[in-house]
Amino acid sequence: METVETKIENGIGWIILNRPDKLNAINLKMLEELEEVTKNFEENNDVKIIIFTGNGKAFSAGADISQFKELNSISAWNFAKKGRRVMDYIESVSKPTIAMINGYALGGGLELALACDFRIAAEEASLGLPEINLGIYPGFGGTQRLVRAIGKAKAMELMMTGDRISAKEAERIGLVNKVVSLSSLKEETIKFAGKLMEKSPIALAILKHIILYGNDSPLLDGLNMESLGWGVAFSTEDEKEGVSAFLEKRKAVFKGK
Ligand SMILES: CCCCC/C=C/C(=O)SCCNC(=O)CCNC(=O)[C@H](O)C(C)(C)COP(=O)(O)OP(=O)(O)OC[C@H]1O[C@@H](n2cnc3c(N)ncnc32)[C@H](O)[C@@H]1OP(=O)(O)O
Repeated sequence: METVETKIENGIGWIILNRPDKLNAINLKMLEELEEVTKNFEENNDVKIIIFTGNGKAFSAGADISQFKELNSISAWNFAKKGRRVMDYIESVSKPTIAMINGYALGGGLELALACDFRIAAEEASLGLPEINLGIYPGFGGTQRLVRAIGKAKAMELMMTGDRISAKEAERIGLVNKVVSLSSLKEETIKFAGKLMEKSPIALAILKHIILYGNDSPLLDGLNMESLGWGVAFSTEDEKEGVSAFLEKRKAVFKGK
């Protein structure tokens, strides 16, 4: 891989954006590699949780602006469609995903974080969607995901002013789940991942699907998906283990079966 680093440690699949000299700006190559490594991790049974982060002082400062020079309407449209497809795929991965935001999360970088299930940020991080300052606007799904994440008023403010906000402000408006010091960011993110790892991966996958797709469906469809998925959970060994463990007053050990 040219633009991302990966490693698997204790059930965590790490995807580390690796263009630190360009603040991990996302070029076409990085988009392709992100898709490939995420697919590999989704299919790898040793990976229970996927964490995205960046090398150096940024999570990612956004799409690579230097590539914009060559774009016309059609190639820009194709670039946006490709980026959107990758972000949609990352959002739909059946395993929990966390964006560990170690610094700047701007433009397409914040859009990548928005495609993850959880966002944990360092106090020093700075977040925003400054595309409007370039005469464009978010194109990796941010116009839709930000509104759903924090509501229309704040989302419009962030996208239409291009202002950057601190991690604390991002936590206040519900854009990030947790803010910690940079020195404890990795430890705290691993601790959070550990909580998820104790749960049934099948129940988490069904639940994630229902939350994501139910949320964008009419209420009745979402409620139907919930009941159907609830029934499916009862076909798993994990459900038997969870209920038995409670009744036997012990901690459940889920096997993902
Ligand atoms: C077609 C699909 C589009 C999808 C939709 C997404 C669009 C976008 O994401 S547009 C990009 C949005 N992001 C930005 O506008 C942020 C741009 N960067 C900055 O404003 C600053 O770099 C900074 C405030 C984040 C940090 O400033 P500073 O600490 O002074 O660092 P430098 O500016 O010197 O940056 C170091 C190095 O990195 C290069 N770089 C930074 N961001 C990008 C980027 N988004 N694309 C390409 N390159 C970037 C910067 O040019 C420097 O490189 P060198 O000059 O070669 O050292």
